[in-house]
Amino acid sequence: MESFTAGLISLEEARQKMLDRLSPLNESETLSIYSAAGRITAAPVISPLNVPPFDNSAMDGYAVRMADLARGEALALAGKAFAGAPFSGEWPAGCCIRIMTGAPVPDGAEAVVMQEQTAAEGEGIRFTAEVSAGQNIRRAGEDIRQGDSVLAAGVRLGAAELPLIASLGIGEVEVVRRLRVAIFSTGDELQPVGQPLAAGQIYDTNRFTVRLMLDQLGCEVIDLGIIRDDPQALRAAFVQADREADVVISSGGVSVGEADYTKAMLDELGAITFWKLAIKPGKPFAFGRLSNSWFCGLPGNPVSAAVTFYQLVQPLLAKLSGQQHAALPPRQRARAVTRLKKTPGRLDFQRGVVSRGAEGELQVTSTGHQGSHVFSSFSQANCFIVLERERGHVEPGEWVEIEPFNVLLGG
Ligand SMILES: Nc1nc2c(c(=O)[nH]1)N[C@H]1C(S)=C(S)[C@@H](COP(=O)(O)OP(=O)(O)OC[C@H]3O[C@@H](n4cnc5c(N)ncnc54)[C@H](O)[C@@H]3O)O[C@H]1N2
Ligand code: MOO
Repeated sequence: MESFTAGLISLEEARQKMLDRLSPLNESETLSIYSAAGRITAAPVISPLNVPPFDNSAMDGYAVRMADLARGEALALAGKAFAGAPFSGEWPAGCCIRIMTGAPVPDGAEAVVMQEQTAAEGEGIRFTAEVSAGQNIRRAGEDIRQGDSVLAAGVRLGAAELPLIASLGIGEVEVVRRLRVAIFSTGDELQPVGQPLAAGQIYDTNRFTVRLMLDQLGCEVIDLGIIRDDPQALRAAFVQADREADVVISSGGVSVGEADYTKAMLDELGAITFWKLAIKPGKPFAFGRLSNSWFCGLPGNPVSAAVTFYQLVQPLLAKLSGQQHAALPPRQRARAVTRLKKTPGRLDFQRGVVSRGAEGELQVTSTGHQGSHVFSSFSQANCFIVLERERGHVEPGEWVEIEPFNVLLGG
């Protein structure tokens, strides 16, 4: 291991140190289900109904009683049942009822025979296949019973959850209040998009990356803009951010250069929990506590800022907002197609393209140059190639771990 990576803490240790310190917000609000996408449930959702609410047909066909089928003769039609218009009338022995999918099953019906297993015979219907009792009947409450908890607290509401709530006739849901997150970029070289660049200047991309990810996570963003490399200005930004937010996220100035003041500010205005991780990119990431808020200092290099937000800040925000399930997709094994350059010492998050190989196995290709300034590597990639801390170069054909991108990175 390189000597200058020896004292760095591991990603797991860093995550654990962060998560151990924080507890979820316990403030909630009630929202219409139409405005609750992306939010986290603050309490279990209890079903007020049985689903389905009544026994109904799974097929277009004929509702029958088993005794009427026993003689093997065609059955006359006693009437019809539609979804929304149940059968009402007499059902004499030796008859069946025409029934459509979703229609309430008439009282006494023991099975529904799908249309394709019947034939017209004179005025009646003949059944051409074996019928078993109960077939094609969807029973009341077989999906959800009245009083069941259909969603636990801590569930992120999306297209799998909100329609479920709607199907129960529930119009409002109790969710955790949005996290307030203050963000700013630091650096004299930074210009906002839309301004011309003078010599030595670059555009501020990190604030935009962080903002987009926070929007997708349903956070309320307090954007303090670009802060110059000046301790006074930086102190003012820290104080305002801490006053207004639950979490403060800066980018840049966390390394050891002469204009890198972020860590000193954290030391002065709060308490540092850790600084410098054995990950690449993202080594100088800093985490700590201010008077009122949690602080995350992202490194200035754009890939480093995105990787540390994704790998460290995202789980922190998930825990604060009470989210129960993991924020990151599980890792999988894939075969490297291309050579991957790697120096032992830090866990490496290279950007890759994962696909299915000829024999069905996952295979992964590097996006090329892995410098922490090469942001285009993200737009080409669909996963991280996660290379263990002690590993050296990877030759084509070797197995590696990949972590598919989640929705924050377009996965
Ligand atoms: N002597 C050492 N130098 C550096 C080390 C080290 O361990 N020893 N670590 C390197 C690593 S790794 C990283 S990552 C960077 C982190 O530096 P800072 O967080 O202090 O960031 P800056 O110096 O302010 O900027 C680094 C780089 O990124 C550009 N940048 C900054 N902010 C933005 C932004 N909002 N949008 C786009 N680009 C940004 C900046 O211009 C620099 O090029 O330190 C290494 N150095
Ligand atoms: O950690 Mo830096 O983020 O390697 O470029």
